[in-house]
Amino acid sequence: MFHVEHFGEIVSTCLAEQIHLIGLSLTSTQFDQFARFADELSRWNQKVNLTAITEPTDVAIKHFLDSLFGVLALPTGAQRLVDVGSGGGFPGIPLKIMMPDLALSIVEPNSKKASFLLHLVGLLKLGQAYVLNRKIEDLSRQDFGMNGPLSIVVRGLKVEDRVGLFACLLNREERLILYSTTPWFHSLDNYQLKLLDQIPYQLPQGLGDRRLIVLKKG
Ligand SMILES: C[S@@+](CC[C@H](N)C(=O)[O-])C[C@H]1O[C@@H](n2cnc3c(N)ncnc32)[C@H](O)[C@@H]1O
Repeated sequence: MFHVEHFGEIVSTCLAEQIHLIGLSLTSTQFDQFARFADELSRWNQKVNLTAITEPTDVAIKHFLDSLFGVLALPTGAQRLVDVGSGGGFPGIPLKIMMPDLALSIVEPNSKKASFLLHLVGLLKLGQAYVLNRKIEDLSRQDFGMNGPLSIVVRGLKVEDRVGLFACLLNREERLILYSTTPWFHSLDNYQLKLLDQIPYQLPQGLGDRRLIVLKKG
C-alpha cells in the first residue's frame, strides 16, 4: 500500500508518461490538480465508496487518462459540459481540469459522492463547475445554465433505457458522448438522435479496449 502523501504524485507522474497518447500536454498547474484530485479520491475512498480502482497506475490510466480521451469526441469550441452519474468525478473533472474554460455541470444523486465532488470543486478552485445532487430524470435543460451549446458525457451509467430523456435535454447539433467497452447497436429510430461516430481507443499497458460513442441531435 502506498503512503497517501505520495499517492497523487505517483498518479500524476504516470499520467505525464501517457498523456501524449491523446496528443495533449498539461501544465504544471494541471498536473498539480490531478495529483490533488488523486490524493482526495484515495482519502475519501476510505469512507465513501467512490471507486473500486485504487492502485495509482490504474487511477492514472483507467480514470484520468480514460476520461481525457473524451476530448476526441467533443465538438470544436465546446463551451458547456454535463457529466451525468459522475461518481468520483469521471469523466467531468479531468475534462474540466484539461479545459478550464468549459462550464461544467456534474449530476450525481448520491449525496456522499456529491459532497466529495463539491469538496473537490472548491479544493481545485474550478470556476464555473456546479454539482447537482439530483437524478438526471429530475432535471431540465435550464438546470445547466443558459449560455452556449451543450455536450453531455456519460461513463458507467446505463443509457439505453434513457435515450429519450437525453434527446430531450439536447438542442439540434448537440452531442451525447458515451464512454463504452462495446459498440452501439441500439435503435435510435424513435429519437431525434443519430450515431455520428464511434471512436475506438486502447488504454496503455494492456488495460483495455474502449470506445467513445458519439450521438448527435438531428
Ligand atoms: C458506475 S457509477 C459511474 C461513475 C463514474 N461516471 C465513473 O465512470 O467512474 C454510476 C453513477 O451514476 C449515478 N447514478 C445512478 N442513477 C443515476 C441517475 N438516475 N441520474 C444520474 N446519476 C445516476 C450513481 O450514483 C453512480 O455514482
